[in-house]
Amino acid sequence: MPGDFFMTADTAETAAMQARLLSNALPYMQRYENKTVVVKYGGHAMGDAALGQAFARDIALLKQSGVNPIVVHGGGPQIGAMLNKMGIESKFEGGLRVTDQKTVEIVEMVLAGSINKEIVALINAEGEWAIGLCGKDGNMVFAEKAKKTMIDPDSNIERVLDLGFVGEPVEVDRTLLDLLARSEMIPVIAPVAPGRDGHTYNINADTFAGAIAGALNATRLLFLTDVPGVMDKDKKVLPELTVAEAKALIRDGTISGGMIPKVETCIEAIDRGVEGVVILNGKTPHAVLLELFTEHGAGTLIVP
Ligand SMILES: Nc1ncnc2c1ncn2[C@@H]1O[C@H](COP(=O)(O)OP(=O)(O)O)[C@@H](O)[C@H]1O
Ligand SMILES: CC(=O)N[C@@H](CCC(=O)OP(=O)(O)O)C(=O)O
Repeated sequence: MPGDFFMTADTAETAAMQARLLSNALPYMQRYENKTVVVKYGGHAMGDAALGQAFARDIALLKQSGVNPIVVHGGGPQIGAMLNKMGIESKFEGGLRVTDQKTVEIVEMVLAGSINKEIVALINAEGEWAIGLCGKDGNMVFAEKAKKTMIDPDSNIERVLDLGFVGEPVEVDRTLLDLLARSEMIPVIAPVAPGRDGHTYNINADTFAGAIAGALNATRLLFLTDVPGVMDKDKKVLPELTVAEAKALIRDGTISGGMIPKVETCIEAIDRGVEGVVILNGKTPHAVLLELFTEHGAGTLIVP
């Protein structure tokens, strides 16, 4: 059976941090009791072993505090490394990986295989029961080929992007996740899903996490990445952004690359009724606990 988080402290420093957190955290823990918190664990936020263990410990503590945590993970850099090993070049358009048949096979292998199982093992090592899934399991998510367009910055003409087997989640069935919420299990989900056309689709992990959070009416959606939040032109973190301000930053190019789908997802998630979306630095140890269980959150909070 799942163990006791507080018995897993392996250093005096960790124990002291736990005691400090606990004394202040109780009101916050109560706020999230029985609430769904979706945590998107980005490939860039996956640092060294100690950081991975701190992340797993946070997820375990959420479950032990009566929260319903759901992990959706990415793995962009790890897919890139595997493609590179196989002599395939990574190509991105608008922050999304151009995905041909061979690439989607590798994407599924890396995301739903090695990374997914690594995260499951880390959480299990904290005494919890994690279960690794992707959109295919339990008919959880169905995707359609992504229909993306881009404004060419030189000509200002809108261009349709053909990204191959890049998908957008169009159906989310919450049956399996509802079942798991009532159990000891913590779902860890890879952003791969089938289409009704029989193909397998590669879905940006941020988009996938937003769809899951929206379907479950999650209380919080946290994006763990490798920067402290959304930054302005002078690289200063913006503690809070309205939807309109975020759209303007995308339009003027301040927000670029992988931050585009992330912020677009935040906006969609808010539209679907997710109460709060935060982009924060997963490289800060215990970022999840610090965000949820302390007075001062971290990163950029996106509000309507
Ligand atoms: N305005 C911005 N503020 C913060 N990060 C930005 C901004 N514009 C682009 N980025 C880039 O977005 C990256 C985060 O997106 P991404 O690489 O997809 O992360 P993840 O793998 O965590 O999903 C940052 O590392 C940064 O280089
Ligand atoms: C369509 C698309 O771009 N899919 C992503 C899926 C992984 C992901 O999103 O990982 P991060 O969260 O670490 O960026 C990719 O192939 O890289």
